[in-house]
Amino acid sequence: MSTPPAKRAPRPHRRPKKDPARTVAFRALRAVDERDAYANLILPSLLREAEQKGMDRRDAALATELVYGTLRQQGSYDAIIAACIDRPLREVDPPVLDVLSLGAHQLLATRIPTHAAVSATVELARAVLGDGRAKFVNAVLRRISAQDLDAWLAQVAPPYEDDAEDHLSVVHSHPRWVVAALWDALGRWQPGSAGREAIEQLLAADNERPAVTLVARPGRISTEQLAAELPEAGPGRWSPYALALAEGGDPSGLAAVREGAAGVQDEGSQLVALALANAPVDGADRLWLDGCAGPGGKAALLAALAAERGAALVASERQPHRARLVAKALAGNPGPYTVIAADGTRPAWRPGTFDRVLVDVPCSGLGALRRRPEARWRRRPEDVAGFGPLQRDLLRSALDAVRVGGVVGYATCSPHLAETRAVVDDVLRERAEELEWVDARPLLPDLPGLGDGPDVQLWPHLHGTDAMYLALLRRVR
Ligand SMILES: C[S@@+](CC[C@H](N)C(=O)[O-])C[C@H]1O[C@@H](n2cnc3c(N)ncnc32)[C@H](O)[C@@H]1O
Repeated sequence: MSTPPAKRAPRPHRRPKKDPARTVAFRALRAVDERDAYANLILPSLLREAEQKGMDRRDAALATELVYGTLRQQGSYDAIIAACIDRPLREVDPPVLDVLSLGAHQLLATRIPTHAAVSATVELARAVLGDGRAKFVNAVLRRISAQDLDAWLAQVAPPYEDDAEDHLSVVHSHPRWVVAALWDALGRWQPGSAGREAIEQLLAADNERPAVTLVARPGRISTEQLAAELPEAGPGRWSPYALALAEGGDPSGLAAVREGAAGVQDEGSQLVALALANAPVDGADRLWLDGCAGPGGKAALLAALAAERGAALVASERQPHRARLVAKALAGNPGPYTVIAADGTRPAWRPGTFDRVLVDVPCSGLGALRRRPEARWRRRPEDVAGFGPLQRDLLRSALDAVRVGGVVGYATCSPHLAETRAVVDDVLRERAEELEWVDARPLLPDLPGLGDGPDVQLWPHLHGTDAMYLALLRRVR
């Protein structure tokens, strides 16, 4: 009697290994791509969700690195991936491209060993894209792993001498039009020293992880008191109210932050508020206005500085939900303040009401690419022109709102010349007899490379801040 052949046990259905870091990173990239989500909002919410299911801190840190790193270097990775496939990049499905970019980042910019980066990313591809596309991902990642990032960039970027902007665009992962705009602005502010080295430093700084800085709001907590609560933090570079957190530091659990005595704020923003507060005004100094206040970072510092002088702040913001954020940021301020939801171009106050006015206008955000890495890919050149009329109207309204002898600060977090000096020059031309420049440079700490003034442009590579712009104008008539 022959024994029947042993039945092979059915193969278990293959379940992808749990990899919460790469899964969260993929979901974040998809949300940024598909729904125009902001990485700095969607990622924390996905991380919270994953942490509730047991994701540990190391995986959370890896997910964060993967999302921000991939978004920053997307331009370089696109060029490298394009060189590894035999069809145009635009024909690759976006989810496949996201997985490939995540893999490219691990292979070219992290210490994850090659075999681990490839196998974990292929595993992710299998789970989220299916077996067929996972094979394609595997093949492309193996090609990418053949050389390091520098070798790839040397291969895929056109020579600098042939086309400097194209070269910089690929090597430093910025759209070409952004490279051109930043270079123009550098040339205006750093005449004579805005050559290749300067633009490369600026583009490289845009791709760095910014330090997290805190502001100790005067009258609520001193910088020393805040430092005592954060022994691992160091002093800021420029602002007397700033503390720089050690890398990876998370201030959200700090009582001073929860209570609003301190907040997370780039030093550039702190300097804008400080310069406006320190600008000389003739006569009384009782009532200040922040005309574009949401979400309230500068308003909170201005309100604290106003309180120290016995002045009050009116914080105005068009969007009601952002006005609510301003109210939250100002809660607990030691001096008087009012928050209103109003269109700054149709002011609810009589002309000449305020002693100091800040308009930190809506802009392209090209000065804050370190924080919002996806913005460079989302913005279009025509967006810049689109902001122009509103920026001019908000500046005109601010100039109406300030009294004779008072000062207006016009600020942007973009160094694009069309959003900075061009706006101020246009409005100055209309109202030449009413206005005079206030030199902003002496109102700031001794920062290098501020140019000839009277307005100032801060830079990530020179000052470690966002690229904030500030012009100060006094009403003389
Ligand atoms: C660059 S943000 C201001 C950031 C703020 N100063 C801070 O430091 O937190 C510009 C703000 O202007 C607001 N805004 C846009 N149009 C406005 C208008 N017509 N009147 C008043 N605010 C407006 C936007 O909603 C946005 O909150």
